[in-house]
Amino acid sequence: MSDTLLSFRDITQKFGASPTLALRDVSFDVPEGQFIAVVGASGCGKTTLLNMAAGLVEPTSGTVALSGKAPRCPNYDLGFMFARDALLPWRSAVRNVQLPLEARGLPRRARKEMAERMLGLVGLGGREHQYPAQLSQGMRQRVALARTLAADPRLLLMDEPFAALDARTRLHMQAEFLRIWETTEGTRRTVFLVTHDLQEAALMADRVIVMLPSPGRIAVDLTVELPRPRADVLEEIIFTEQFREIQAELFAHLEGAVAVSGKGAS
Ligand SMILES: Nc1ncnc2c1ncn2[C@@H]1O[C@H](COP(=O)(O)OP(=O)(O)OP(=O)(O)O)[C@@H](O)[C@H]1O
Repeated sequence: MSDTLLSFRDITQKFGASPTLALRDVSFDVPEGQFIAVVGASGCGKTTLLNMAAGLVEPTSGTVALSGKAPRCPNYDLGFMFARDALLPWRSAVRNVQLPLEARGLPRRARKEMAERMLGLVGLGGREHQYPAQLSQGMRQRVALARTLAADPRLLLMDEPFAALDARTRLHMQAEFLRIWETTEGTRRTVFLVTHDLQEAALMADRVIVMLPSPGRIAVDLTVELPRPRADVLEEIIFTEQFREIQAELFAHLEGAVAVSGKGAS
């Protein structure tokens, strides 16, 4: 297996004066090039882990390491994608995609060419000069995806990136993302996906961690044994016996999470 890119060691996270134990004794390593998904009930600490990887939250105890060092912010090795597209409304699609390339100081012509190429890859060729308000939610999310991928980050942090889309568009976007990610030349970029959607986690990731809440901790860490590339067969995979079994196993742990938190609350 490749080298570890991101590592969480014995992480405990407390928030507030009468502390919420957001995470307790969480440890896992993410090898370079792996697509890892973290799923779990609301409040189990998924976003806190993501924020730690971005250097936005320092753990109360334990260590987080990115390429062997404490993550810092800002870090141009990181890319982000969230449920809301966060495009700048006053910039056209192509100029939104150029944003991270400007931050890196890429020359104007190279920026424009790269941005146009990425928009083509996400199926938005011909819409380069439209503004976010002229695009549908799904198209705006494609622009955000093009912008994230144009920066070619070493680690891609995704927090519910497709949650605001309808089921059909979501599946299209998942396939589109995988089509680009799976065909990356050389080592694939490392992806850390946080999602509530169990199907999304199992369909897209190499590995799924299910977390339990109160306190946030790992219930199961499962390797998804589905072959790649998957991009063109997502709709078929969903109906296979193998996929149903993977989902059932993950769901059993999520159910455990609900039972545990329900018990604690009563
Ligand atoms: N800055 C903060 N201050 C106080 N409490 C916080 C802070 N950030 C997170 N928490 C608490 O820590 C716990 C974990 O939050 P986190 O957002 O990581 O969970 P999550 O699994 O991502 O939830 P969701 O799926 O609902 O987004 C929650 O109880 C939350 O209220």
